Amino acid sequence: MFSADEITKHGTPSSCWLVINGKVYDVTAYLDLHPGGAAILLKQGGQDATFEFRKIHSPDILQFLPKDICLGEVDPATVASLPLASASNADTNPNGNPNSRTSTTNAGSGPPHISHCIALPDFEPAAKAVLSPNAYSYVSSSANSGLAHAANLSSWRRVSFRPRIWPQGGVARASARTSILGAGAAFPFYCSAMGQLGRAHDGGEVALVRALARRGVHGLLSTVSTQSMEEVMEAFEGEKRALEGGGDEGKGASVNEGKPSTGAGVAAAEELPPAQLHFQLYIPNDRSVAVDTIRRAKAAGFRSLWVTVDTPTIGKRTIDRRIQAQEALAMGLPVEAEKAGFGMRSHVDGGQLNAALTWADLVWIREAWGDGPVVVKGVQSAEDARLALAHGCQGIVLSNHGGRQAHSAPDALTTLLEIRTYCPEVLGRLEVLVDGGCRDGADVLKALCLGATAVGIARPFFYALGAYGEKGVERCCDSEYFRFRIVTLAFLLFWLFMPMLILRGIVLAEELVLNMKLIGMNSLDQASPDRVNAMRLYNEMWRPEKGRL
Ligand code: HEM
Ligand SMILES: Cc1cc2nc3c(=O)[nH]c(=O)nc-3n(C[C@H](O)[C@H](O)[C@H](O)COP(=O)(O)O)c2cc1C
Repeated sequence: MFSADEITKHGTPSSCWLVINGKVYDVTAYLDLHPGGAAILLKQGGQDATFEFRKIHSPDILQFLPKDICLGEVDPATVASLPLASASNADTNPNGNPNSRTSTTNAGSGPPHISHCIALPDFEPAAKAVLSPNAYSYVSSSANSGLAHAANLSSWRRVSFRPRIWPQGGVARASARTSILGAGAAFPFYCSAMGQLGRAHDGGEVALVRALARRGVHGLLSTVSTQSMEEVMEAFEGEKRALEGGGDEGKGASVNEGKPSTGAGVAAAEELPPAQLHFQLYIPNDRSVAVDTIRRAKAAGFRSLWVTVDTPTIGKRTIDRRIQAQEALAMGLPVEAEKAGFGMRSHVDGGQLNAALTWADLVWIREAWGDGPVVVKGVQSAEDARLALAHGCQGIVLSNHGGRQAHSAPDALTTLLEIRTYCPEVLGRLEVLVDGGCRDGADVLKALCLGATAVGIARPFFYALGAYGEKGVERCCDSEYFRFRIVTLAFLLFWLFMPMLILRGIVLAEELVLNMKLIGMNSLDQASPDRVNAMRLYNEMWRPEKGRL
């Protein structure tokens, strides 16, 4: 056992101890390995770092520390005198408003009023106003000079629609209902995996999934979440039960665009499918750790397992390294600042990311998961799409990890075109999800027309959560979904006779349904390649016959 007096003596690069959850860790040897940089650990040296740690990591991450660095426990008799590393000296926003995003009208230092967010890109400046530079850099950064992220953003602009008029059945009513990996889905978009949501908002992943449940939007939970998968799933299921009127009415009666719902708990006649959560897996070196994680995810009730394959190691996150170096310099640590330039090698050294995987590993991964869909996330070529099919996957995600991994990686739409051209059989037999740079519900339609099942969106949800908490996430998705499920019967009948209004909303859902109508579609079954002109992307697509040029 260690007294507080003893612990406070160890706050320097030559001896750095941290207290996390009542245990004392000697992280001196880990300083150079810590992917978040040495400076952030040194800032908490000799203190209780639990509060800051929880904003960024789940306790699961401690298993990647070398075994001998846990020294023992803090002496409970002295724990009260241990300095608490507070948000004011770590992952903190410069306004002294540490990741506190509950206020929507924070004059001067907060985000603009939520009503300013009309489109997804509006959430980024709102979040920038409240997130710490570290947290903002974590979410906004991409690999190297940012080419892959820029290509993602621009790819959607290079496909245009070919609208048709007066379709059979008209467009007074349009449904965006679909299915994702065998589960019904109210919309063909989902919130993609992001680690460390505790850096966006105190409520972390729990806050995100509650809002997704209320909006009927599927979500993908990251392995490197700040809260445990069980805790997140419990909150998600609890929210769904409340929506159905069976449980805690309080949450179900939350605010929708500033208007309280009736919270009456009456099920709709034509129920939209409830949201589902899927689990994203990074595979560590130790297979038993991976199998344990997979089994936990299965037992917790995640709908499918998505194995991320584009991350054998971490890409070069230039801006993050710059910030870590600045942070170390500001603390008078020039040696640590220089080391920050080398990036996050401990992911591999620490065994958190397995760089030795091959397609053969899918066998034990699928066995550990048992029944249910297995998806490979990060496919970037037609050849690998074909291999995923041959290895028994149920789905693939065409993704370059939001441009955060390989420099100049292909955008998902171009990979989709490659698959359409060189292995079209994949499209009928695998679910093809795409992500990267999609910032408009209308763009979701383009991917569907080209054969995708659904589109993943990541950064805007982090920004929305960061700036406005759950309300921001709801607004990102927004639709009348929530109201549609729990209104009173009389109110419901009113809506049924006003079908044009059923999917009125603000951001993704509105943009999607509105544009379905504008291009002459009343159901997603009508999404087909002749609805879009993708020639600009086709012209630049890789072709094997020209590959030697
Ligand atoms: C001592 C136990 C710790 C371990 C084993 C650990 C491990 C890691 C790992 C593996 C990562 C890579 C990203 C991820 O997988 O989530 C990471 C990133 C990071 N960690 Fe820690 N960490 C520890 C303590 C802390 C503490 C106390 C803080 C500060 C409060 C912190 C702040 C960060 C930050 C800011 C990042 C950068 C994330 C990024 O930009 O991607 N860590 N850490
Ligand atoms: C902050 C952040 C964290 C991410 N964390 C993960 C992760 O833990 N696992 C994963 O498979 N992908 C992760 N991704 C990648 C996203 O799931 C997704 O592929 C990509 O970001 C989509 O592009 P977009 O952000 O432009 O919408 C992350 C992306 C961001 C921006």
